[in-house]
Amino acid sequence: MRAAIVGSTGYGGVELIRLLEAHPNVTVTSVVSSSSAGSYYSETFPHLTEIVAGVMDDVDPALIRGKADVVFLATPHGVSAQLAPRFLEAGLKVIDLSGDFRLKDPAAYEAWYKKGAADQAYLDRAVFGMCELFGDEVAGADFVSNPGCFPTATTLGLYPAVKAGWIDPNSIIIDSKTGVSGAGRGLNLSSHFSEVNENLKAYKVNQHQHTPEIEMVLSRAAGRPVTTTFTTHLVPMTRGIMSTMYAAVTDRDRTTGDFLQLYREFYQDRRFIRIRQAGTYPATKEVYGSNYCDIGLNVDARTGRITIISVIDNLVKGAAGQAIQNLNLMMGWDETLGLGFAPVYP
Ligand SMILES: NC(=O)C1=CN([C@@H]2O[C@H](COP(=O)(O)OP(=O)(O)OC[C@H]3O[C@@H](n4cnc5c(N)ncnc54)[C@H](OP(=O)(O)O)[C@@H]3O)[C@@H](O)[C@H]2O)C=CC1
Ligand SMILES: CC(=O)N[C@@H](CCC(=O)OP(=O)(O)O)C(=O)O
Repeated sequence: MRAAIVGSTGYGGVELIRLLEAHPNVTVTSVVSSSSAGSYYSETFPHLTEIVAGVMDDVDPALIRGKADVVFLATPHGVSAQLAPRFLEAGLKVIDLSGDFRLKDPAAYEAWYKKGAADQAYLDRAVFGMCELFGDEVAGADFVSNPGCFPTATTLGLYPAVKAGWIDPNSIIIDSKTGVSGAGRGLNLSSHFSEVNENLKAYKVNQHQHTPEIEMVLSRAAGRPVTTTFTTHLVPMTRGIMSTMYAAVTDRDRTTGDFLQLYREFYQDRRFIRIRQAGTYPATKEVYGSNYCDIGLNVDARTGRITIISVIDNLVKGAAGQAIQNLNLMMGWDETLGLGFAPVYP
């Protein structure tokens, strides 16, 4: 299959190119740039010298349709809303990494993203591709909206317990930390070295655009509307997300062992979800550069609350890796194709 990457000079785009190099069924035939068309990709990314040859293409759906069958949009919010319909109408399959097609209610999108929403017909057409939860819906789709990085770590960590009714969904508090690459490659004040180094900072408190996406998934698990408190923190590392989640257990007789068994059964045969042994908790470095989501948990009988810890690499399971997993599901291939590599450690 031939693939094009739009937004190829960004972090999500360059990670897609790295991962697709190892995919047995996909060849990247077009790297696309709105700002550097005509120049060599390896000039922007010298680490890909002799790996990605050739110059970048302009954002031209008709030209790209001649070179590719699927396009990944690793473009900012607002840009994808404009580009996805053009690529779909040109006859390409589209996998969008932005938040533009995840929420199906345009009013909710506009309230949280502070931008105009995409056309309702395309919002309805885009399948929300949270692979381990709703992967069945992705099979055969031509347009997939890839989930956000925080919603991936967070909802994979909460879904089995909410679905089973073992925690009170409206008691959930989510405390998330992210590395700086989550903010993209563009320069901005809050992500430059001296602002981030030796610093720990909460941001977008009660205003983060991933809140409604997390609530959308949890509401589906609970079968009723769920609201949650979600706080993000920037930490001085490049990659990685850790979501630490707290909730009230509904039956105080249920133990850590009971929850671990529930999670193991829920995710059995799901290669990219690893449930830790009792008493051990995942660290971001243990999934670095990989498509894994690792989950550990503990029930505190004293308080009747559970603590759930979930980690991912924001650029792999939180972006490019899950996007490729979605392509595998769209095409009816084994979902692990091209993604079976171990984390980089240390
Ligand atoms: N970084 C992360 O961890 C994650 C990112 N995402 C989402 O993925 C998307 C990409 O993120 P990321 O790679 O970090 O962002 P970057 O800022 O690193 O890259 C975005 C790229 O989009 C391209 N672009 C900008 N404007 C336009 C335009 N008008 N038309 C076409 N291309 C444009 C630019 O490339 P050029 O100038 O070459 O066209 C730019 O390099 C975003 O929507 C982001 O929210 C999702 C999950 C995790
Ligand atoms: C550090 C940092 O700023 N991270 C970004 C991650 C969001 C992102 O990447 O956007 P998506 O909605 O497409 O997932 C943020 O918190 O907004």
